[in-house]
Amino acid sequence: MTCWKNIKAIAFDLDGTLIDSVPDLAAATRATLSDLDLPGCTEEQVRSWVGNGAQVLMSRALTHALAREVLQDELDNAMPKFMHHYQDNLQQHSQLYPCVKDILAQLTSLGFPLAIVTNKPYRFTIPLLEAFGISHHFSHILGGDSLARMKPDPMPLTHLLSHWQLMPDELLMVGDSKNDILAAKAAGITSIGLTYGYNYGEDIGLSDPDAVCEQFSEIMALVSSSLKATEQENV
Ligand SMILES: O=C(O)COP(=O)(O)O
Ligand SMILES: [Mg+2]
Repeated sequence: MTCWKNIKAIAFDLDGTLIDSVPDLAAATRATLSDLDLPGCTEEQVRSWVGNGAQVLMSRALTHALAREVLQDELDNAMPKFMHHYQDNLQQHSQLYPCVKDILAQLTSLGFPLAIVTNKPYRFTIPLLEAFGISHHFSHILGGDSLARMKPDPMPLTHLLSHWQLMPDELLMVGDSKNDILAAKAAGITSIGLTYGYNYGEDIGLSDPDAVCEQFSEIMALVSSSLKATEQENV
Protein backbone atom coordinates (compact mmCIF):
# COMPACT_ATOMS: atom_id res chain seq x y z
CA MET A 1 0.00 0.00 0.00
CA THR A 2 1.26 3.47 -0.84
CA CYS A 3 2.28 5.47 2.20
CA TRP A 4 1.62 9.08 1.12
CA LYS A 5 2.34 10.34 4.60
CA ASN A 6 6.07 9.55 4.22
CA ILE A 7 6.57 11.90 1.27
CA LYS A 8 9.16 14.59 2.05
CA ALA A 9 10.26 15.78 -1.42
CA ILE A 10 8.84 15.78 -4.94
CA ALA A 11 10.40 15.30 -8.39
CA PHE A 12 8.46 16.65 -11.37
CA ASP A 13 8.69 15.68 -14.99
CA LEU A 14 8.55 18.73 -17.31
CA ASP A 15 7.09 18.13 -20.79
CA GLY A 16 3.48 17.03 -20.61
CA THR A 17 3.43 17.49 -16.81
CA LEU A 18 4.15 21.16 -16.06
CA ILE A 19 4.34 22.54 -19.60
CA ASP A 20 2.48 21.70 -22.80
CA SER A 21 5.60 22.04 -24.93
CA VAL A 22 4.57 20.02 -28.00
CA PRO A 23 3.52 23.04 -30.12
CA ASP A 24 7.09 24.42 -30.06
CA LEU A 25 8.71 20.97 -30.31
CA ALA A 26 6.53 20.32 -33.37
CA ALA A 27 7.46 23.67 -34.94
CA ALA A 28 11.20 22.95 -34.47
CA THR A 29 10.77 19.40 -35.83
CA ARG A 30 8.91 20.68 -38.89
CA ALA A 31 11.46 23.44 -39.51
CA THR A 32 14.25 20.85 -39.37
CA LEU A 33 12.47 18.52 -41.81
CA SER A 34 11.89 21.48 -44.11
CA ASP A 35 15.64 22.41 -43.99
CA LEU A 36 16.33 18.85 -45.11
CA ASP A 37 13.72 19.01 -47.90
CA LEU A 38 11.80 16.19 -46.24
CA PRO A 39 8.01 15.93 -45.87
CA GLY A 40 6.60 17.53 -42.71
CA CYS A 41 4.61 16.04 -39.86
CA THR A 42 1.62 16.92 -37.72
CA GLU A 43 1.60 18.19 -34.15
CA GLU A 44 -0.28 15.03 -33.19
CA GLN A 45 2.55 12.87 -34.53
CA VAL A 46 5.12 14.85 -32.57
CA ARG A 47 2.95 14.42 -29.45
CA SER A 48 3.36 10.66 -29.84
CA TRP A 49 7.13 10.92 -30.46
CA VAL A 50 8.04 13.00 -27.35
CA GLY A 51 9.27 11.24 -24.24
CA ASN A 52 12.84 10.02 -24.72
CA GLY A 53 14.67 13.30 -25.31
CA ALA A 54 15.47 15.47 -28.34
CA GLN A 55 17.64 12.95 -30.20
CA VAL A 56 15.03 10.18 -30.11
CA LEU A 57 12.31 12.67 -31.11
CA MET A 58 14.33 13.69 -34.18
CA SER A 59 15.14 10.06 -34.94
CA ARG A 60 11.43 9.19 -34.89
CA ALA A 61 10.61 12.20 -37.09
CA LEU A 62 13.30 11.29 -39.64
CA THR A 63 12.26 7.63 -39.68
CA HIS A 64 8.72 8.77 -40.44
CA ALA A 65 9.75 11.29 -43.11
CA LEU A 66 12.18 8.93 -44.85
CA ALA A 67 9.87 5.91 -44.45
CA ARG A 68 12.90 3.84 -43.50
CA GLU A 69 15.41 3.47 -40.70
CA VAL A 70 17.46 6.62 -40.18
CA LEU A 71 21.25 6.48 -40.53
CA GLN A 72 23.47 7.85 -37.77
CA ASP A 73 25.02 10.50 -40.01
CA GLU A 74 21.54 11.67 -41.10
CA LEU A 75 20.62 12.09 -37.44
CA ASP A 76 23.93 13.81 -36.70
CA ASN A 77 23.24 16.23 -39.54
CA ALA A 78 19.69 16.97 -38.36
CA MET A 79 20.35 17.46 -34.64
CA PRO A 80 22.15 20.84 -34.74
CA LYS A 81 19.35 22.17 -36.97
CA PHE A 82 16.69 20.99 -34.52
CA MET A 83 18.60 22.38 -31.52
CA HIS A 84 18.95 25.72 -33.27
CA HIS A 85 15.26 25.97 -34.21
CA TYR A 86 14.05 24.91 -30.77
CA GLN A 87 16.50 27.17 -28.92
CA ASP A 88 15.12 30.17 -30.82
CA ASN A 89 11.46 29.28 -30.19
CA LEU A 90 11.21 27.60 -26.80
CA GLN A 91 8.02 29.25 -25.68
CA GLN A 92 6.27 30.74 -28.67
CA HIS A 93 3.25 28.49 -28.28
CA SER A 94 4.03 26.36 -25.20
CA GLN A 95 1.93 26.88 -22.08
CA LEU A 96 1.90 25.99 -18.42
CA TYR A 97 -0.91 23.57 -17.61
CA PRO A 98 -3.71 24.93 -15.37
CA CYS A 99 -2.89 25.49 -11.66
CA VAL A 100 0.81 24.57 -12.06
CA LYS A 101 2.12 27.94 -10.84
CA ASP A 102 -0.25 28.02 -7.91
CA ILE A 103 0.39 24.44 -6.73
CA LEU A 104 4.18 24.81 -7.03
CA ALA A 105 3.97 27.95 -4.89
CA GLN A 106 1.84 26.10 -2.31
CA LEU A 107 4.22 23.13 -2.17
CA THR A 108 7.21 25.48 -1.82
CA SER A 109 5.58 27.40 1.01
CA LEU A 110 4.77 24.09 2.73
CA GLY A 111 8.50 23.36 2.70
CA PHE A 112 8.73 20.49 0.18
CA PRO A 113 12.06 20.44 -1.67
CA LEU A 114 11.15 20.22 -5.39
CA ALA A 115 13.18 18.93 -8.34
CA ILE A 116 12.83 18.68 -12.11
CA VAL A 117 13.69 15.32 -13.66
CA THR A 118 13.18 15.69 -17.40
CA ASN A 119 14.49 13.93 -20.50
CA LYS A 120 14.65 17.34 -22.22
CA PRO A 121 18.24 18.53 -22.80
CA TYR A 122 19.42 20.63 -19.82
CA ARG A 123 20.23 23.68 -21.99
CA PHE A 124 16.53 24.06 -22.89
CA THR A 125 15.20 23.21 -19.44
CA ILE A 126 16.52 26.21 -17.51
CA PRO A 127 15.43 28.93 -19.98
CA LEU A 128 11.99 27.33 -20.29
CA LEU A 129 11.48 27.24 -16.52
CA GLU A 130 12.72 30.82 -16.29
CA ALA A 131 10.47 31.99 -19.12
CA PHE A 132 7.44 30.68 -17.24
CA GLY A 133 8.63 32.15 -13.91
CA ILE A 134 8.82 28.83 -12.05
CA SER A 135 12.57 28.05 -11.94
CA HIS A 136 12.96 29.39 -8.36
CA HIS A 137 10.78 26.57 -7.02
CA PHE A 138 13.32 23.88 -7.92
CA SER A 139 16.43 23.31 -5.84
CA HIS A 140 17.65 20.55 -8.17
CA ILE A 141 17.19 20.38 -11.95
CA LEU A 142 18.25 17.37 -14.02
CA GLY A 143 17.99 17.31 -17.81
CA GLY A 144 18.09 14.22 -20.01
CA ASP A 145 21.82 14.80 -20.56
CA SER A 146 22.74 15.75 -16.98
CA LEU A 147 23.69 12.20 -15.99
CA ALA A 148 24.90 9.10 -17.87
CA ARG A 149 21.36 7.68 -18.19
CA MET A 150 17.89 9.22 -18.51
CA LYS A 151 14.39 7.95 -17.57
CA PRO A 152 13.14 5.20 -17.71
CA ASP A 153 16.48 4.41 -16.04
CA PRO A 154 16.21 5.15 -12.30
CA MET A 155 19.57 7.01 -12.26
CA PRO A 156 18.17 10.59 -12.01
CA LEU A 157 15.90 9.53 -9.14
CA THR A 158 18.54 7.56 -7.24
CA HIS A 159 20.79 10.62 -7.71
CA LEU A 160 18.12 12.75 -6.02
CA LEU A 161 17.70 10.24 -3.20
CA SER A 162 21.38 10.43 -2.38
CA HIS A 163 21.56 14.21 -2.94
CA TRP A 164 18.70 14.81 -0.48
CA GLN A 165 19.64 11.82 1.73
CA LEU A 166 16.13 10.41 1.53
CA MET A 167 14.77 6.91 1.82
CA PRO A 168 12.94 5.73 -1.35
CA ASP A 169 9.51 6.00 0.29
CA GLU A 170 10.16 9.69 1.04
CA LEU A 171 10.42 10.79 -2.62
CA LEU A 172 7.48 11.20 -5.01
CA MET A 173 7.74 11.35 -8.83
CA VAL A 174 4.96 13.16 -10.72
CA GLY A 175 4.87 12.58 -14.48
CA ASP A 176 2.81 11.99 -17.60
CA SER A 177 4.79 9.20 -19.25
CA LYS A 178 5.49 5.56 -18.67
CA ASN A 179 9.18 6.58 -18.57
CA ASP A 180 8.44 8.51 -15.36
CA ILE A 181 6.57 5.60 -13.78
CA LEU A 182 9.13 2.98 -14.86
CA ALA A 183 11.98 5.11 -13.45
CA ALA A 184 10.06 5.60 -10.18
CA LYS A 185 9.35 1.88 -9.84
CA ALA A 186 12.98 0.97 -10.58
CA ALA A 187 14.12 3.48 -7.90
CA GLY A 188 11.52 2.09 -5.47
CA ILE A 189 9.77 5.45 -5.06
CA THR A 190 6.10 6.50 -5.13
CA SER A 191 4.65 7.85 -8.39
CA ILE A 192 1.66 9.79 -9.68
CA GLY A 193 0.69 9.44 -13.35
CA LEU A 194 -1.07 12.39 -15.02
CA THR A 195 -3.52 11.62 -17.80
CA TYR A 196 -3.41 14.88 -19.78
CA GLY A 197 0.20 14.73 -21.08
CA TYR A 198 2.07 12.67 -23.63
CA ASN A 199 2.37 8.94 -23.25
CA TYR A 200 2.69 7.67 -26.83
CA GLY A 201 -1.12 7.67 -26.96
CA GLU A 202 -1.30 5.06 -24.19
CA ASP A 203 -3.27 5.10 -20.94
CA ILE A 204 -0.85 6.04 -18.12
CA GLY A 205 -2.85 3.80 -15.78
CA LEU A 206 -1.45 0.77 -17.66
CA SER A 207 1.98 1.62 -16.18
CA ASP A 208 0.46 1.16 -12.73
CA PRO A 209 1.52 4.36 -10.91
CA ASP A 210 0.54 4.61 -7.21
CA ALA A 211 -2.14 7.13 -8.20
CA VAL A 212 -3.59 8.51 -11.43
CA CYS A 213 -4.63 12.20 -11.55
CA GLU A 214 -6.56 13.92 -14.31
CA GLN A 215 -5.61 17.43 -13.19
CA PHE A 216 -2.36 18.78 -11.75
CA SER A 217 -4.24 20.28 -8.78
CA GLU A 218 -5.29 16.77 -7.63
CA ILE A 219 -1.77 16.02 -6.43
CA MET A 220 -2.31 18.42 -3.50
CA ALA A 221 -4.89 16.15 -1.83
CA LEU A 222 -2.48 13.17 -1.96
CA VAL A 223 0.58 15.09 -0.80
CA SER A 224 -1.28 16.88 1.98
CA SER A 225 -1.82 13.57 3.81
CA SER A 226 1.95 13.64 4.48
CA LEU A 227 1.54 17.09 6.08
CA LYS A 228 -1.29 15.92 8.33
CA ALA A 229 0.93 13.04 9.47
CA THR A 230 3.80 15.47 10.25
CA GLU A 231 1.41 17.77 12.16
CA GLN A 232 0.14 14.86 14.23
CA GLU A 233 3.71 13.76 15.02
CA ASN A 234 4.46 17.29 16.21
CA VAL A 235 1.43 17.56 18.55
O1 LIG B 1 11.92 15.79 -23.97
C1 LIG B 1 11.30 14.71 -23.87
O2 LIG B 1 11.35 13.83 -24.73
C2 LIG B 1 10.44 14.46 -22.69
O3 LIG B 1 10.66 15.35 -21.64
P1 LIG B 1 10.02 15.00 -20.21
O4 LIG B 1 10.90 13.94 -19.62
O5 LIG B 1 10.08 16.33 -19.47
O6 LIG B 1 8.62 14.55 -20.45
MG1 LIG C 1 6.74 14.12 -19.74
